[in-house]
Amino acid sequence: MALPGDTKYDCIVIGAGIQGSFTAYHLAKLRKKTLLLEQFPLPHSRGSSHGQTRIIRRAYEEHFYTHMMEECYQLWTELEKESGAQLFRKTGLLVLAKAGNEEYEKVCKNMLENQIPWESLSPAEMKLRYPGLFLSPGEVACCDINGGVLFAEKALRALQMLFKQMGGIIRDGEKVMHIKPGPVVTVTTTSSIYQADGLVITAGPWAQKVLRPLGLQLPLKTLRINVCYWREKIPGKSGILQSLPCFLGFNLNGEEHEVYGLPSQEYPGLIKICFHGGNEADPEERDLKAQNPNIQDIEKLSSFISRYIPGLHPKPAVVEQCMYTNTPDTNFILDHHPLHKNIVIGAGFSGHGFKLSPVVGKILSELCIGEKQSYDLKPFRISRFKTPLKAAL
Ligand SMILES: Cc1cc2nc3c(=O)[nH]c(=O)nc-3n(C[C@H](O)[C@H](O)[C@H](O)COP(=O)(O)OP(=O)(O)OC[C@H]3O[C@@H](n4cnc5c(N)ncnc54)[C@H](O)[C@@H]3O)c2cc1C
Ligand SMILES: O=C(O)[C@@H]1CCCC=N1
Repeated sequence: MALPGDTKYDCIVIGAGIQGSFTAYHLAKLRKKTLLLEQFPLPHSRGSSHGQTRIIRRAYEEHFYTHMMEECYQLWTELEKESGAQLFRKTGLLVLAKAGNEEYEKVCKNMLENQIPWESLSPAEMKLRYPGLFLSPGEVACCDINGGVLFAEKALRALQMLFKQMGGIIRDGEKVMHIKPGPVVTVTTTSSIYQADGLVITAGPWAQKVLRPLGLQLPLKTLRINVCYWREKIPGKSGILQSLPCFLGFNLNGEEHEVYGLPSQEYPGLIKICFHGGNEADPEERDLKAQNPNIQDIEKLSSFISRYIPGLHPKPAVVEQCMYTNTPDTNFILDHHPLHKNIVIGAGFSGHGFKLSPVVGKILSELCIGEKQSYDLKPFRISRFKTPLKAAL
């Protein structure tokens, strides 16, 4: 095992998911000597950033996310140029809801106020554009015109490649076992010891496990998400495979949780439609069957599909797993450790962090090197929770 002091970095980032990889990329751009540590050999599918696709949209209830998305779109385009890879496909993002739904109204108001290109769609327009998708009377639809799909796996690969090209070091298959805070932080992994002036922790669903020994107990819940792919009953018949863009459904079919979908990409002939929620699970035990699950997500999805997209077979053809790490208000945590200012935390991305990762990485890199913040971080501070510090401290 290497001894402390063998290699000293400006910054160490723990976790090579999309948030850690974007943070490391920004730090390397700022010419900081940066080490990115990952517990699994890369690429892996045990966290939250794997898979081919994610939704990108400006259609948010909160102004601050819509505002952050302006720079995110620019940075995604920059990453496409630097890597030479196509990372975005514009499909539009349909938002579907019961008329009068509060979230839907807020999303429309936000897009209107921020001059986001969007349109409200009448039942007749919906029928014409999206045959195979059946809304009921009293249900409404609008479209965030520049919404679409991000190619997630390709984005991760591009970032990590560019990070290395800029002199960044990635050590994968090395789990962080211990962090010793101080003016210089010492990080011990399963095979080495490293030191740095600043540390960023972006450990996804493992955040609690990494932060607890540092005396920090954040109100995070880790959820197992079933990622479901659906086949047409009669191939080519419904037209849904050719026409359906990304969509987000609020409060449809009597559901409090959202249902969302993306066009066919991962598996030819299959469409990804998922429930924006899941049952609590430890990331280490994700593959065990949930005991007494609270949410019957797949049954709810089957019922949604039978009612709204009846051209699809109501049983999923493929089911995969992914993890959400939710905060109580579903806003992210982007902050310093309350006691150790050179330790920075990015956590609680609550199932909607991928599209925002270019700006999240920028914010975390600024926090790590003590640069002036580009964004108001009030919605993301740890102090919004009541008891973040363990009594032991
Ligand atoms: C099914 C699903 C659909 C989603 N859809 C969307 C969407 O459409 N649009 C959108 O914007 N967002 C979406 N999201 C959310 C988005 O994917 C996540 O917010 C994002 O991937 C979180 O990234 P992360 O880097 O925080 O976590 P992760 O990707 O989990 O990365 C954390 C990394 O830290 C590593 N790590 C943990 N502990 C240690 C340790 N001790 N030592 C070393 N390494 C460690 C882990 O192995 C992991 O690689 C979705 C998420 C899921 C699960
Ligand atoms: O973040 C997003 O856009 C998506 C849609 C809703 C569920 C999860 N992520």
